[in-house]
Amino acid sequence: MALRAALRQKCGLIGILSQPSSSGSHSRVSAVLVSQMRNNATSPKIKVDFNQSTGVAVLSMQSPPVNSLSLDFLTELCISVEKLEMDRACRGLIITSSLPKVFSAGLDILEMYGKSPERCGEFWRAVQEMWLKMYSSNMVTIAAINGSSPAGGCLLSLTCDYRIMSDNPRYSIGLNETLLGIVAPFGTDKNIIKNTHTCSN
Ligand SMILES: CCCCC/C=C\C/C=C\C/C=C/C(=O)SCCNC(=O)CCNC(=O)[C@H](O)C(C)(C)COP(=O)(O)OP(=O)(O)OC[C@H]1O[C@@H](n2cnc3c(N)ncnc32)[C@H](O)[C@@H]1OP(=O)(O)O
Repeated sequence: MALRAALRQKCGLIGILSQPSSSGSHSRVSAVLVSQMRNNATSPKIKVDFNQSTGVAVLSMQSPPVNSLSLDFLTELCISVEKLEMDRACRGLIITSSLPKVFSAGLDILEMYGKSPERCGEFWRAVQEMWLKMYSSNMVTIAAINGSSPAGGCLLSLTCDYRIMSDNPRYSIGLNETLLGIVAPFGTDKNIIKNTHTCSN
């Protein structure tokens, strides 16, 4: 029932958020998706287990050492989510990490150093696509945060409807990217205090 109510509530949001973007920002992922489906390729950085009987998919991030969000990783993540969106049987999505100790280390720092302006633009568009796609998903989304989740990792969890974090004092979460001079827009951090629940590890 709770899942259904959350889904209904979310569908209202989607009406607003899924308006076609004038920038065409979703077209890159869609194009990649089409070509990947054609090639029937599988992704090594993301593992998806979909349970037909529950309608819930578990998406495990498995990009060692720290699930950093590189352009490739973000693209694969968006493709995986897009594939699930297209499956009407899939109602719920749990995002977690298959690495020990780390959910996601956030944006891949190597993407922000010594890259061409074109590549930087592509990277930041992919970041934006990721959070827009997650935030406007028609599935009920849950981040099962089973390790540290700084900066962009925290952002990823904030795009989900619910967050549950392992109650382990060694794991940290928060928008610490200001230490690197990257400023998140106002309001990004408000939900983390309200809606992050912890559970025993
Ligand atoms: C709601 C809409 C709002 C829209 C908002 C838009 C934008 C703003 C929001 C977000 C901006 C986000 C910015 C970022 O994410 S910048 C990146 C910030 N991340 C960090 O600073 C994390 C740094 N890493 C750590 O703290 C630790 O590594 C860890 C994750 C806690 C894990 O610790 P552990 O001890 O297990 O591992 P190591 O530290 O030894 O690291 C292993 C290995 O991984 C490399 N590495 C770590 N983090 C990153 C990274 N982010 N990118 C690339 N590589 C990383 C590290 O260098 C080690 O490599 P080595 O070769 O030395 O083995």
